[in-house]
Order: sequence, then C-alpha cells, then structure tokens
Amino acid sequence: MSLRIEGISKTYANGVKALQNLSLNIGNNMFGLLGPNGAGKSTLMRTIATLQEPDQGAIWLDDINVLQNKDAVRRTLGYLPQEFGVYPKMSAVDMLNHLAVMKGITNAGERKDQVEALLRQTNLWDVRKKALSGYSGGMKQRFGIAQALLGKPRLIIVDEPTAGLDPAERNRFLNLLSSIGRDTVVILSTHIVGDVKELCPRMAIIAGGRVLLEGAPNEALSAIEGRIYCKQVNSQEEMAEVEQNFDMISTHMAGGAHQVRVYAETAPGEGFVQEPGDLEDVYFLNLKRHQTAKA
Ligand SMILES: Nc1ncnc2c1ncn2[C@@H]1O[C@H](COP(=O)(O)OP(=O)(O)OP(=O)(O)O)[C@@H](O)[C@H]1O
Repeated sequence: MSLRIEGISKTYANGVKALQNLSLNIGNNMFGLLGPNGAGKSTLMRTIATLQEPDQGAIWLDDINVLQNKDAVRRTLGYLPQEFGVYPKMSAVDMLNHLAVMKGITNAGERKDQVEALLRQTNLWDVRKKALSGYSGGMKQRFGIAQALLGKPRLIIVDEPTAGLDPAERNRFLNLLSSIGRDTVVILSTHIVGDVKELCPRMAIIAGGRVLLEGAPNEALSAIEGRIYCKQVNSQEEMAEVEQNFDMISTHMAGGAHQVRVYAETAPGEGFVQEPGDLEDVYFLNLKRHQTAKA
C-alpha cells in the first residue's frame, strides 16, 4: 500500500499558510513526520484522514483518490488524533464495542474477537471494565491505538501520541506501534526526534508547511557523518563567539556545563571534539537552515 501526497496547500481564514505545496511519498511501514509546533503536521494529518479539505493538491491511497472518495478511505483508516476528546465514564470494553459497531463490524462474534485481541495487544485487558475517564495518560493513548486498529485498517495515522507520556509509558506505546503489521501504512506525526529514531525506516521533516527533508534516517545521518563537533563553553561571551563564527546546531547542559554542537566541513579548531552525528543534529540543522532562508 502507498500514500502519495501531491502539492497540498492550505491557508486558514486568518491567513496562516499551514501547508504550502507539500508533496510526500509514503510506503508501507512506519513513516515519521517530524516538525516543530505549528509546522502543519496536524493540518496534514486531518487532511489525509478526510476531516478537512485542502485548497489545492491531491492525495492517492494506491488508486483511491482520497479527497474524492472519502468513504472508501474511512473504511480502511485508523486515526488517533492529537486531541482524542472527552473520555466517558464508559469502560474500555464497552466503548470499543460501540466504536466497532460504528466502524461497521456488525458480526457479534467477529466484534468480540477483535475487541478482545486489541485489549490484549494494548495491555488493557486487566483494566477493560474500568471507566475510561479514570485511565492514566498512557492508558488513554493505548486505548486510542486500540480504537484506531479496529476494523484492521491499512492506513493508520497517529498524531503526536507520546507527548506527555512518562518514559516507561512512552516505551510501552512505541513498542505497541512497532507491533503493527508491516503491510500497513503508519504515519507517526511527532515533534519528538527519539520517536522517529527508534521506529521509523523513513521520515520527513516539515516546517512552515513545507518538506525540508525526506528519506531514511540512516541516509540523513550519513550526510552529516564526521561533521559534528562539540565543545564545552564556560561563559556567555564564549557561547556568542561560537554562535558567530560557526554553524551552531544546539546547546546542551552536561554535568552543569554548557556544551555546544556545531556543524563543520573541516575541524573547527581548539577545544572542539568530533562526535557521532545524531538525528537531533539533522533535525536542528534543517530547522536552522529553514529559519535562515526565511530571514
Ligand atoms: N483552524 C485553524 N485556524 C487558523 N489557524 C490554524 C488552524 N489550525 C491550525 N492553524 C495554524 O496553522 C499552523 C499549522 O498548525 P498545525 O496544528 O497543523 O501544526 P502542527 O505541526 O500540528 O503543530 P502543533 O504541534 O502545535 O499541533 C499553525 O500556525 C496554527 O496556528
């Protein structure tokens, strides 16, 4: 299965250009859509999920014209939106049953089997009779995935699912996502680089409604290999000097001291130590280039 996004643009009534002629090719397996707040991720996710119209462009799911055959897409879509809405006093098992009927799983036996399998897969079996309103953040997100997987969708969209989860729950959630079949298109929208690093064989970085980079994380890392340098700086003046003279990517605190990371084609000089590149470097570098180009 493949999803082709061709030249999608969206300008909101207030003039914000959320998507600007954006094109992407997304195949089976997990695709990471990485971008800062306001990049246009949710707008794109809602558009693919047929909940919102773009001003221009086309989307194809294999040979289905998504914008013109919304019902066909909805039948094969699983969607976990950024805001999943109010969690009712209903139990997980009752709510899943209800949603399964809404999704057209009318055969009672099949529905029971699917609901049970999903509750087990998302590790919610033991709490299936508890009211959803009493679930923790991580449990709610796992329930969100369970409902998205109802009806065995071939296109799954999850919008910023790990924001606000503690490390153990985030881990559990990412493991769950990685267990989704490889013959499914899964789009994971996130501003957390680690989510993409851990799960996605392909990714895109978007900002300002445009694609800044598309490809495999490994290829992106190869492109910066041997060009990342780190240095400890001990004063604001030193930091300003590095910022002025080098292509600074980011600053981190390590052991109470500031470490700066820079991108350099050749060794930048005294005090700098070469470091292996990280996907965060790729991300920050692309965002920086985007900001500079805009200025
Ligand atoms: N309904 C709307 N009306 C007007 N502007 C909007 C609307 N929805 C989103 N925007 C604006 O469009 C831009 C893209 O927003 P979007 O929510 O798609 O980005 P995002 O990458 O998902 O960001 P976030 O992580 O903050 O949700 C932002 O500037 C946002 O303020």
